[in-house]
Amino acid sequence: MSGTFQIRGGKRLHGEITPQGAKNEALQILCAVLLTDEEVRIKNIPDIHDVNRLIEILGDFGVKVTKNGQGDFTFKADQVNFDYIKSNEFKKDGAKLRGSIMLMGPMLARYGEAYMPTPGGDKIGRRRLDTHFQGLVELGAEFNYDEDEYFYSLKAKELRGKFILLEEASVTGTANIVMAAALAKGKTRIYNAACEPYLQQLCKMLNRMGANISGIGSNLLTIEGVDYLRGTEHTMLPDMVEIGSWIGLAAMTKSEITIKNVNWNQLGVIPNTFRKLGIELEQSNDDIFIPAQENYKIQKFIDGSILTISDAPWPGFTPDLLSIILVVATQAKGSLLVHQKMFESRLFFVDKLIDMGAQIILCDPHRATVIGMNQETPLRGTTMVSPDIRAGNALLIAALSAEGKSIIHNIEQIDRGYENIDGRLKAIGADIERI
Ligand SMILES: CC(=O)N[C@H]1[C@@H](OP(=O)(O)OP(=O)(O)OC[C@H]2O[C@@H](n3ccc(=O)[nH]c3=O)[C@H](O)[C@@H]2O)O[C@H](CO)[C@@H](O)[C@@H]1O
Ligand SMILES: C=C(OP(=O)(O)O)C(=O)O
Repeated sequence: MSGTFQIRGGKRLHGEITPQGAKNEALQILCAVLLTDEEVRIKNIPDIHDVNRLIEILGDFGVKVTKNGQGDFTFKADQVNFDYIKSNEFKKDGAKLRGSIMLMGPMLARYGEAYMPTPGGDKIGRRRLDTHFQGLVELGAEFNYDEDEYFYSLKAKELRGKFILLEEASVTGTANIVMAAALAKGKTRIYNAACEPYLQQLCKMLNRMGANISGIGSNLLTIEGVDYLRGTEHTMLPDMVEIGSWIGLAAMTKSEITIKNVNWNQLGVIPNTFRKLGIELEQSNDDIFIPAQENYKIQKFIDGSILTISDAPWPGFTPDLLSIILVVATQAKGSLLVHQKMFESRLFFVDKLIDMGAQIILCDPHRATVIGMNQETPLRGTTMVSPDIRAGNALLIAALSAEGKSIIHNIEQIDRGYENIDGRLKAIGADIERI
């Protein structure tokens, strides 16, 4: 366990927040630098653990990494070192995050071989990789899994485009296959492709590098393979999960917060999903203004039944914000069913909220019913351990709204995804210390 936050809750916050660059976009984009021997300059890279680890892996793999300024790096993969990729060191490094799996597609396409330990990331239920490997095998790769070492390898003399129907619209799986197909011979079509904004960003960047990808934003991508990709520049979108977290924080703590430059057009159903909880938020140019609200009332379905908020592949509601929705509902007026369809172990953190006084019934590992307390009885501060990145942030929001002192251990989980979270919270008036 590493790192602890001490929080004295119950304070109203006030001010402006600028969201960090998107974690899950950064992980895709950083892997794509392997696709060219020319320089790729990337801006608005968030300074968070997962991303920094991936940058270190690229450096250890031999990619030249130059820091131009805060969040601004240039990468040049003109020489790489496969000794590292086959080493025990990489078996440890690659296993520390989920995003490292997306090194496989580019490695395979560019060098004809790819290796990867079972990746890490959140422990939120089974996280299979079948879609990734099915796609890469269909393009012509030979697949091997060393069960003793938990080590995957792929080899291909040549990748050949074809029609691929994905079993599920996996985000990182689609990214992997798109990157491999960009340098394959001939035409690849990927149906049931994930189409979230970060994947769109990846495809647009690949096109700027000389790839030929159409159907961007839809679930049918067509990729005409090319022989060579060149360097480019790319800027990350703001992190939509972080934006949702700030909305939730504002509501729970009755605070007035403005979230700057959110790229509203890329937020999909996120703003309206928070509005369904009764949270007022206004679009002002490209900012979101959340006024201080004494309380907020959960809507019902048109037939009067209890509202359900569930996750779905984009353009559905992202599973990464359901923990935030859940915590915010604990202080709303009314009831909500939270249905986490994608991950099967992501709701267990509700026990901590129950300890804090929240009214929640965990129906099964996928569903929790929340009976909101209408800000009449505040949560009570307590000591807790952050189980995963988003639950960790949900507990942080709970602690900031709670009466009294809270201690959150294992904040390494929060630091994986949120840049300087304590510094930014302090700047808007929160009482939080890293101890
Ligand atoms: C590094 C990264 O980018 N991580 C994100 C990425 O993970 P990742 O790419 O690992 O997630 P996947 O999209 O592969 O799938 C997530 C889960 O949903 C299930 N599934 C997926 C698609 C589908 O149509 N049906 C279905 O049931 C999968 O079996 C899996 O359990 O996308 C997830 C889903 O948005 C996010 O939670 C993660 O934050
Ligand atoms: C599940 C997440 O991350 P990862 O896929 O990196 O574990 C997340 O960002 O919420």
